[in-house]
Amino acid sequence: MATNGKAGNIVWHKSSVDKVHRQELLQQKGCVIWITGLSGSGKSTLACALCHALYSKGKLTYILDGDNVRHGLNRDLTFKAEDRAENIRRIGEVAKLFVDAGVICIVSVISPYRRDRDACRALVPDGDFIEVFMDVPIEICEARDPKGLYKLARAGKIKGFTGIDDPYEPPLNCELALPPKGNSCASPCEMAETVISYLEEKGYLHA
Ligand SMILES: Nc1ncnc2c1ncn2[C@@H]1O[C@H](COP(=O)(O)OS(=O)(=O)O)[C@@H](OP(=O)(O)O)[C@H]1O
Ligand SMILES: Nc1ncnc2c1ncn2[C@@H]1O[C@H](COP(=O)(O)OP(=O)(O)O)[C@@H](O)[C@H]1O
Repeated sequence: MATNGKAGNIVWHKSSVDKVHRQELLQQKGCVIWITGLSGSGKSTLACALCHALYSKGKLTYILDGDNVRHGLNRDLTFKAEDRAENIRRIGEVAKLFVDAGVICIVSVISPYRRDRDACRALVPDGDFIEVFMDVPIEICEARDPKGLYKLARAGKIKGFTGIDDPYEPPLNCELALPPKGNSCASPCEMAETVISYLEEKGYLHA
């Protein structure tokens, strides 16, 4: 009898319809596109552009966006380090379920700690975790400041804001990094196409 986590006497229940069948049905392979970067780096924008471009190609995606997941599943979590870690752990586990469902799961979360991202990578089969780094300098993110949060953080009205008084650890070995060219970034559509080319090359857009 297997045990798991804190509960004992837990046995995995298999279904006759499995991931291979679902992927065949969807004509794609399940994977996680994990978009990490500072607030304002363009994570959500890329997630939406990618979702739209893949939808146009008949591919099923689902976005797990940090802001949105914090409205529900993770509404009990703050931005202190252990809560950010728990936020990422739960999102990683949900993403794992989407991969098993055969869905292309697009995650757009700051996920500032390397260890937490690597733990999510380890949850899914090799190759299925595609880490995309929005390599945008804080100066650009701060100049954008669409929600006015950098301004509040600089004024000391938000404590522990990523990049200001809380750390961001950039990836060391990500699958894709998207830095700006000079002073401007590629358009969201161009970035989405870069990710889609990667998916094509690795065979994720076919069963
Ligand atoms: N202290 C602090 N630090 C960073 N971000 C903050 C903070 N407080 C609120 N916000 C807003 O929350 C959004 C980030 O949520 P995430 O779940 O992606 O963050 S984390 O991965 O748990 O670090 C983030 O959204 P994005 O701007 O889309 O990244 C912010 O709008
Ligand atoms: N490729 C891009 N080029 C220029 N501006 C962008 C780009 N991507 C996003 N933006 C703008 O930057 C701001 C932050 O984008 P957003 O996707 O909300 O970032 P994040 O989810 O990382 O906080 C928004 O005002 C958005 O319109």
